[in-house]
Amino acid sequence: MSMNNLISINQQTIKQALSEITLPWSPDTLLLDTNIIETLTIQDNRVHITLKVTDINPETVEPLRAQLEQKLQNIEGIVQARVFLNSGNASSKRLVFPPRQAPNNTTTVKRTASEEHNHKHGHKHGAHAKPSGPIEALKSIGCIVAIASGKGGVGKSSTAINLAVTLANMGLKVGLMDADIYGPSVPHMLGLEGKVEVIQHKLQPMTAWGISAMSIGMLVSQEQAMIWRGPMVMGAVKQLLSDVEWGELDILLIDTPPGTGDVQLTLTQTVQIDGAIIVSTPQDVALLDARRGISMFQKSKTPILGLIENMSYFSCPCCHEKTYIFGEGGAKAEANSLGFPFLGEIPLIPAIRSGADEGIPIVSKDPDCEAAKAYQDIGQLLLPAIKRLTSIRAKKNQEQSLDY
Ligand SMILES: Nc1ncnc2c1ncn2[C@@H]1O[C@H](COP(=O)(O)OP(=O)(O)OP(=O)(O)O)[C@@H](O)[C@H]1O
Repeated sequence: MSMNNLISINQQTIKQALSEITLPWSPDTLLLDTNIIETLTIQDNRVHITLKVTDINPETVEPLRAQLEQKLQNIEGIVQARVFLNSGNASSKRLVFPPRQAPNNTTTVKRTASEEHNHKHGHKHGAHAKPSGPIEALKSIGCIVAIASGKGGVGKSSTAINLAVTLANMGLKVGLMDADIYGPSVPHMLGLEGKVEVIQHKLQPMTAWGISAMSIGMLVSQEQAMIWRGPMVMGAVKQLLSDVEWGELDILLIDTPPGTGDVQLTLTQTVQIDGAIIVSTPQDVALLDARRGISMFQKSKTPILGLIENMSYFSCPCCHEKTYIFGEGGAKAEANSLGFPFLGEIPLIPAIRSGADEGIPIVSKDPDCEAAKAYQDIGQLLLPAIKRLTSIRAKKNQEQSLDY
């Protein structure tokens, strides 16, 4: 029996330990004299506290959250201490992801000197550090594939969702992680509402249309996420990766924010991304915006599985005639010249947008339509790559566990 089991932790012990903590924004006020602590639960010497932050900026509360966690961890006998923020301002009560900076007992997300230089000077494609070890929560995942784009609004999230549902319809177990911190659209596009369940300190993904999904948008309000700075963004992404109970998946798709920035940097440093799919529009290809997203993955030696051209042509709802408004074949030629596969073109059709607004992916809403067929073809093209990436990842995981 360990020493920890001999010490019984109760509410009194906790309150005693926290009795002198004051509010960082009001140093004369004792925390315990306020009603900021909303819940305090203790189970098998694991302590779980939620702080109510309805009217307070989460960035202001973050130092208090971190201080509490630290204080609790120092109490003899405590096995685990977690402190969450609860915004309580959404229609349903939602847990706010604690936007912690990378904890120092696991893989630390830190810029190397050259990345720091590149970041400060606006060149965000600096050399990438290798992820230092597999994250426990991701061990049962076949492969991880990022969906990326050089700029915003090209239909990256629509593509990620429809591809995820298509692969699930083909019989794969699919997870979709929305890492688009500043514009998480996955919950809305999947019609997901309500509270994320936390079981044994693990966030449970929500399910819709046959896939498991988790998004920063299910955990914090967009206004809150918008004000997060680099380290908080990095902490949030890291926790999306490590605190979610994904269970067994064949593939985890990650919807990344457009461009290149802290999220991409954190992702490539924290986990092994097995492949990337680039989404672009014909104009985006013409303006070479897509190349920015591509070069970042090339720098981190992430295989590019291919390019999907979205809104390639307008498909007339009456006669189905194709009109290539921005010219035909640009993305295919670009993919060829860069040396990776062209995966397919998705038409511009109103039903994709209306389906997204209703929370119904087009591949579920109208599985026989032209766009759904295009997604199905892309899914078929990707199957061999998914199989290949899965065996490469399994091999790497095995080598890494032998190293430990
Ligand atoms: N092929 C399409 N036909 C019609 N509408 C589309 C198509 N693809 C995407 N849209 C619509 O365009 C808008 C932007 O799409 P989406 O949010 O998927 O882009 P994004 O690249 O993820 O954007 P962001 O950079 O803001 O995350 C949405 O309203 C979506 O429904």
